[in-house]
Amino acid sequence: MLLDHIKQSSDIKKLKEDQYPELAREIRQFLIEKISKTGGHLASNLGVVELTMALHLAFDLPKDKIVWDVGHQAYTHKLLSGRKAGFDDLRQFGGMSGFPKRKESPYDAFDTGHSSTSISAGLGLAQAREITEEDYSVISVIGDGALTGGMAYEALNNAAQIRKNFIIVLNDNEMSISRNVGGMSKYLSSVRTKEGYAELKLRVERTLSAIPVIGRPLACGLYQLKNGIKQFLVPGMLFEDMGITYLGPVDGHNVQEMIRVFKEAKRVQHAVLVHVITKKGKGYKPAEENPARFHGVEPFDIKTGNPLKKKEFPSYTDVFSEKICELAGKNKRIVALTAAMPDGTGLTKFAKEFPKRFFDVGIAEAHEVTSAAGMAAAGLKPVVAVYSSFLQRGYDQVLHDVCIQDLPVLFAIDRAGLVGSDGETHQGIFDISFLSLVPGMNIMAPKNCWELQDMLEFGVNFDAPLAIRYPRGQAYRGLEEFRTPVEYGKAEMLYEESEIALFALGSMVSTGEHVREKLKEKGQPCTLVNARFVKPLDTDMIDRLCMTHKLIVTMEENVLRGGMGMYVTKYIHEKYPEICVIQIALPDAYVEHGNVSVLREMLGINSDSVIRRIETEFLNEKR
Ligand SMILES: Cc1ncc(C[n+]2csc(CCOP(=O)(O)OP(=O)(O)O)c2C)c(N)n1
Ligand SMILES: CC(=O)[C@@H](O)[C@H](O)COP(=O)(O)O
Ligand SMILES: [Mg+2]
Repeated sequence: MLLDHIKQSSDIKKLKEDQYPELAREIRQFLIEKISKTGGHLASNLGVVELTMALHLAFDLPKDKIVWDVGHQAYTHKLLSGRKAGFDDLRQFGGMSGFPKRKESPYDAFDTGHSSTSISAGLGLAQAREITEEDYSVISVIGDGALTGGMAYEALNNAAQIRKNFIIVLNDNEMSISRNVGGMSKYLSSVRTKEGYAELKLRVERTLSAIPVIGRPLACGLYQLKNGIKQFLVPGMLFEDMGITYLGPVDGHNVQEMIRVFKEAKRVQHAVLVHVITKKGKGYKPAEENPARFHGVEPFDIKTGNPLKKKEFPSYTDVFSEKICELAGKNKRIVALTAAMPDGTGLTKFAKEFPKRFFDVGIAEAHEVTSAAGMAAAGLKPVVAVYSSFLQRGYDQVLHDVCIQDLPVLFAIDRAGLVGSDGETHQGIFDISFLSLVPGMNIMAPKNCWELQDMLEFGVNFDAPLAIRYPRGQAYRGLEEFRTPVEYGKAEMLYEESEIALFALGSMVSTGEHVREKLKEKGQPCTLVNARFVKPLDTDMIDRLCMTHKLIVTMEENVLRGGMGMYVTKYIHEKYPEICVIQIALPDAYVEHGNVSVLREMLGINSDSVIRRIETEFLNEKR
């Protein structure tokens, strides 16, 4: 195996050119085998095998710095930089991350996870290089999907000013997670069909230079005339007009051709964009045929491409998907927006049933929120379906565009809580904190699948900003017998006892149920309340609990700071100083990748951890 001999980036340079196809084949086989066991981002990685090889061949890593946009496509980069063994525990707790991590390797120049940051970060590295007087190349690799994000345009605008080499590689596979959308995507497809300017220029220059005496001056003259000529010949004129040299389109599966263009790109003394065309999922038929499904996969059978585990019950996303369609069937004012995640957020069905009321805005959460605000201002009922961690991108828009105007936008916040194997960048553990301090925002979380349906029904009829947060994965199907109507600002009493009360939110209600059962087995009864609302808090319910209990335990899957527990504790401490409060929440830290149940245990929010704290901080004290 050629791959076995690659322990560091420079090792690939020892191969002969005719060995490149064999190495690419081995890498693909390796990735398919490993990801079929661990899960991970397969299709994007299969698409960039040759591109990554060409980068490692053309540049001097880790001295030169590559910034991978999103970072989900950096597996070949990890392989070529000595991290082959890490693929056995890819994205498992304590194992190798699925994204670039500076802490993991000197070959990872910048951490990513969220989209469209690579040009900004790369430009930062390039500008720092001038000040620190170092000598390295900076290469930002951005996908066509990531190029729909606002930050990328801010960075391109800024990059046009740099007077030193800065290379942007645009990896264009016509796909975001789903098919890419929007004007830039349309523009790129028109560019894709043209002959590469680099090729054309080289060919014309070579031909002219071969003519004795007049050839060279003619070639130079042509160079000076190039702007005029380019208007007709050059694809990528949009970038050229901005002041960014465009090279391409280049076949992203031809290593030698890419190396040649990268060498040319290195000579440009300002920003240069190399447009590389790749095929998402290349080399594995099921992924080529269905790149969206193989974008991020659970373990699967290599032969068929089918998942190893059958889905038993619907996820919260599925519940949202069905219910929002049912509601939209009854109310024509309901519109739905996604920032390039129709599958992930469950809006694919909505898009099919109500194509005119569905908006995929590209990877542009900030714009998603403000355009929803515009729709609300015009009398519609927009539903912004978004992952918790990606809503961080639209924070000012939530405050400035939605809440100040008190516009009735409904935020359906998926992946709220721990998400697992994507790690730090994707854990949805901050939304309660950042949303709760925005005046006018209302926040709810359902305890089970039926309550999500009821909350959505409540939400589409609610005339102010409202966020409903729910976690990744299977929707809880317990506590079916508790289905009291959703009332604004009101919690739901599930089991009423005395002394100890659990005040739990969303996913933590089922944990509370287990805590209650286990305490009961130990002879300690306890009350369980489904908080339902974080904002406004049901202070009547808290007053009621404080009358008859000595300990209130708040439970949520959000960081402690700014979370529900903090508001409840403040209320209780001011009004009932004699009542003990234990706050079960996540620490003031970033949570790494790993299986969710492992993380919950490690972070002290699973039922055993809650019981331990109740025993040590209350029951033992009492005894
Ligand atoms: C801010 C943000 N929103 C959404 C996502 C989810 N996401 C991850 S990859 C991706 C598609 C990226 O497409 P592209 O850059 O073209 O890369 P490809 O997968 O095609 O290689 C999306 C939407 C994200 N990571 N960050
Ligand atoms: C890289 C990225 O941001 C997405 O692909 C993300 O990993 C999707 O997560 P889900 O698997 O939870 O949809
Ligand atoms: Mg793409």
